[in-house]
Amino acid sequence: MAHETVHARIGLVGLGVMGANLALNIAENGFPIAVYNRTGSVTDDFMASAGDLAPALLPAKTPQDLVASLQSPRAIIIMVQAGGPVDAVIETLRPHLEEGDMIIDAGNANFHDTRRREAALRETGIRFFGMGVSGGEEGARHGPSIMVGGDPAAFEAIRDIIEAISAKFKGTPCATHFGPDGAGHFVKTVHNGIEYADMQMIAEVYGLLRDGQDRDAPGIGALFESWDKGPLSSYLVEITGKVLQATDPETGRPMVEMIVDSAGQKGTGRWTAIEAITLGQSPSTIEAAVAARAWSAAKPARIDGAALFASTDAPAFTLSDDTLEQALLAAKIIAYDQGFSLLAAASEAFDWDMDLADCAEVWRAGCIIRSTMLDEMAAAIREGLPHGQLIFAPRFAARLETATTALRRVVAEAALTGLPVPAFSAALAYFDTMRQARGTADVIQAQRDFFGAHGFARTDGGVGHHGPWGA
Ligand SMILES: NC(=O)C1=CN([C@@H]2O[C@H](COP(=O)(O)OP(=O)(O)OC[C@H]3O[C@@H](n4cnc5c(N)ncnc54)[C@H](OP(=O)(O)O)[C@@H]3O)[C@@H](O)[C@H]2O)C=CC1
Ligand SMILES: O=C(CO)[C@H](O)[C@H](O)COP(=O)(O)O
Repeated sequence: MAHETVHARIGLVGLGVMGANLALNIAENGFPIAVYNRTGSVTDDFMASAGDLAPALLPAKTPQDLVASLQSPRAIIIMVQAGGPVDAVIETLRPHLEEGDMIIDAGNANFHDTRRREAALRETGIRFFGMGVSGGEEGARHGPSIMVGGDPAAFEAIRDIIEAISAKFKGTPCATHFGPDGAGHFVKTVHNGIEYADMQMIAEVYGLLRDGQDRDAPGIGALFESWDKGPLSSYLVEITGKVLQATDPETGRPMVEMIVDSAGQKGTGRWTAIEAITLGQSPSTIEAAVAARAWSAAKPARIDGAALFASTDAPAFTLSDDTLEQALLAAKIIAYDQGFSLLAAASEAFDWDMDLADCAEVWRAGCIIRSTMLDEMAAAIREGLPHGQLIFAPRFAARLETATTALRRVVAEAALTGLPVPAFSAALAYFDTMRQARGTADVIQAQRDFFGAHGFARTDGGVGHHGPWGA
């Protein structure tokens, strides 16, 4: 049934996992919301399960009905898969919208698409927002972290809704406007890149304990549970504790042992790495995590490799749990350092004038990478980062001095044991590079000049010099 006479404050298209929960969150916060889903039966099922919130939800049968249900200026959230589906939904809505109306893409879009859509819709007078939402199903329902990009003045029209539905950190909404066009989606993309790195590092600890010390999943899970009470306290450490202690109801074995070890990826980690390289950055921990997911997919090759290159004399992994905890702490700080550096580079390249402390703060609650460390990271950024890098911030540099000793021991022993730790190794290599006043790029410059006459700067002054290679 259409709702031409009832006007909802906001609309939402896409009642999948995230959209359905976001709609319920919006309704629960007192904002009547019109909802539409391409497959009508999904809307019917959604309404049937909405319970007490049903009166605040206006189901629409068509995009036109949805638009007609909204008060003006209209604001419509799109929560569908990234890419073509977003463009398809925009096309179904556009003919029914007027100048001043707003479309808010709340999915995980590539920020280049967001910039393109924002520019195209601006021509028609429609304000387009790219809004990153993090927190999974639970977050969408009860308070996600929200990263917004788009026209700041237009954002004021929906700010009350966005802040109301967001997670709160000590009463402060985890919902921030980061800049125009793709800024919000870029912050969400880097959030996911850090998420990839953090997940990979946690998985590496699991692998060292499982394969290097023959420990069972529930025992490792209990260790993560205990770490969640210390400096590593974070959502990902918390859920890893739970995941590893879960039992498969069908076999009675640890659930994780019944899961094929090939990781999926929808693109945000890869986008982070690609964009970083384009911007002259290299967040090696994130790159390593993306690579590790890709390698994990090569299951048949790994099975053959295990037989072909079987270790016969690999020593055991002997390091203590405390050493591993410190190593994870060090690697995690380094991953954030790389993420923040990337955000700073993008902000400069795209004129977003982004406040990095705002990024740390918006991630303090609701999102997948929330952790107790983020509040301190925000404080460190506000104090000013030497060279723009978190690892040089006094409160983190002191911690890294001891924690990287543990990281070094873990990487070294993992290598001798033959156990892969790509993200840990990447973190350590980056750290060691950043504490080397004289690096080895002098020889690279010499090689470039030798084969391509590219020139080099001399240590005693001047640029554009050439070496005596032909002599
Ligand atoms: N799941 C998560 O933890 C998180 C997901 N995200 C992002 O949120 C977005 C939605 O994810 P999620 O809710 O998990 O996805 P789901 O697969 O649960 O739902 C997808 C929704 O998109 C709709 N849809 C797909 N293609 C089209 C199309 N061409 N035209 C119209 N509607 C379409 C589907 O409609 P239909 O029922 O008709 O198929 C459905 O409502 C994605 O961008 C995702 O990356 C962001 C944060 C966390
Ligand atoms: O955005 C998210 C969490 O923040 C989504 O869960 C996303 O799907 C995670 O990425 P991937 O599917 O590539 O692991």
